[in-house]
Amino acid sequence: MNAPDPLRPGPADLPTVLLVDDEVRSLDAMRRTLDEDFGILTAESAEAARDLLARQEVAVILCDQRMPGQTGVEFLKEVRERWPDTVRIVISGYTDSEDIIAGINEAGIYQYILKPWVPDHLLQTVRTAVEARLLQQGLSRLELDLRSGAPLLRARRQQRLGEARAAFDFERIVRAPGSPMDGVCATAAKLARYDLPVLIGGESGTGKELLARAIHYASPRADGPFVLENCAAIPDTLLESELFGHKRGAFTGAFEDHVGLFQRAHGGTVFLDEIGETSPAFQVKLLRVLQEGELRPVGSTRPVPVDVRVVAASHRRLDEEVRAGRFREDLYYRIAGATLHMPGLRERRGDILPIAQHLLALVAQELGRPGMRFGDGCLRCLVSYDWPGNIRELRNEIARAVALADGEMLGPDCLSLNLRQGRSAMTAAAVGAPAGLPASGTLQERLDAVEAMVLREALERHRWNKTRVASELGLSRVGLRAKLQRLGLEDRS
Ligand SMILES: Nc1ncnc2c1ncn2[C@@H]1O[C@H](COP(=O)(O)OP(=O)(O)OP(=O)(O)O)[C@@H](O)[C@H]1O
Repeated sequence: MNAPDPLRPGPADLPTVLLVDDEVRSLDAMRRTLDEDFGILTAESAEAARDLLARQEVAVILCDQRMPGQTGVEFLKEVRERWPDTVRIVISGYTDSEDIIAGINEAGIYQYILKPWVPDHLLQTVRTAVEARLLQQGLSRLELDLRSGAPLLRARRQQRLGEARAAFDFERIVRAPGSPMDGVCATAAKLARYDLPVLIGGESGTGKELLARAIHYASPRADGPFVLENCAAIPDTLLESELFGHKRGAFTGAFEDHVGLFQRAHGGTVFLDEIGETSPAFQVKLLRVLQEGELRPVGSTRPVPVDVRVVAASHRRLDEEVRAGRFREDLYYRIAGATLHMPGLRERRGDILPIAQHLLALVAQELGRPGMRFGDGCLRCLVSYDWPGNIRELRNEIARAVALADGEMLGPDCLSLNLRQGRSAMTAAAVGAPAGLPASGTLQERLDAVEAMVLREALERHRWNKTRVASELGLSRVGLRAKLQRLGLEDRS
């Protein structure tokens, strides 16, 4: 998490909002909710807030009730005396509401917001507070519209939406003319227009997230949020609180109320990546939320309505997982309103070159090595390799080659051994492996055995250094740990 910069000035033509909270995480969450519409200042203590108020005009203060030394209401009383023009809002947990009500008049509090706050509601409250302040100053509606920055905001929002739409357009999914991806994109573009849940299948690194984003930005929800969760990356218990939020004290370590991802995605799209890795217990909870259109944060009895479109993805065949009893059938039919399949890179070899050229330009720019190009030998290796890690592996390989290259021409010598020898890491592991491949079993069981073998081989080679293994295999550390757990590989770290 980036620490908020306390003196990051808002654009001069937007009203300024000062956020005061000793919890950096909460400050960050509020800042992210408001900083498109307002100039934001943050303070981690009443003292820091006083300094800022003395230096700069502030339209609205949002202050947490629980702060060390002085309560939010006490601080706002002081603010009222010294800076009476500010609109004062206090944020509190349910248990503090009596103290706040007692101090509401003295501190001239415009509104108090109960935790967990909902982003849309917080934003709306601050917008109304800014308008109230301008009206108090006797401005006409037109002046009010201008001073609250509304036209500028509308223009900025339109511009940002336009940029996101252009960046994630189906046409920007790089492919060769006549690629199997043409059909996938054409179907996805049609589905995008309707509020159907979409399930995207395909191996890791084939571009499922890219496709999910393109669906969102081509949908009527495009100006709502797109939020993403990798269900394989965090344990089940945390996943529930990540997605649906929690109340303070709901479990050990829940020091603050937390707004879940579904609430943050209200009006937009939630992308649930690797949904096949979730436990049956979590699947029941998710199903309930999708069926009822409302959720209960962990530790809360109050239902919260949510309006999201779900796009889910899995590298597994979820219909087969259902047949094997590992994925709930009722949830499958909820999320698989329509299904799309991303072909692996080796099933669309024609795409390898255009994607490689595209990635080389990106990577060369990122690494500050303009003018890099592929030599013929290098291109031959790229097209004849099987790419088990798909486009993510291709990107890693290109980044490595650019970093290793002495000149601007990438020759085969810049590529890893597997590529030069034209065999995938999977084949390489199998070649060097002792008799380990099962001769019988379901496809999934055999794939698991191969996966376990590849992981074990890489772990041994890197002496169980998981950071290196994850990096080599194009996985995150958490993703790697989840795989090791699932496959029952001994954890020696
Ligand atoms: N057609 C494409 N053109 C250019 N870049 C692509 C293309 N498809 C995927 N990528 C890039 O490849 C990387 C992997 O793609 P993405 O994360 O969408 O794959 P994924 O299938 O969701 O993988 P995982 O299941 O492991 O999360 C990303 O950096 C993405 O931008």
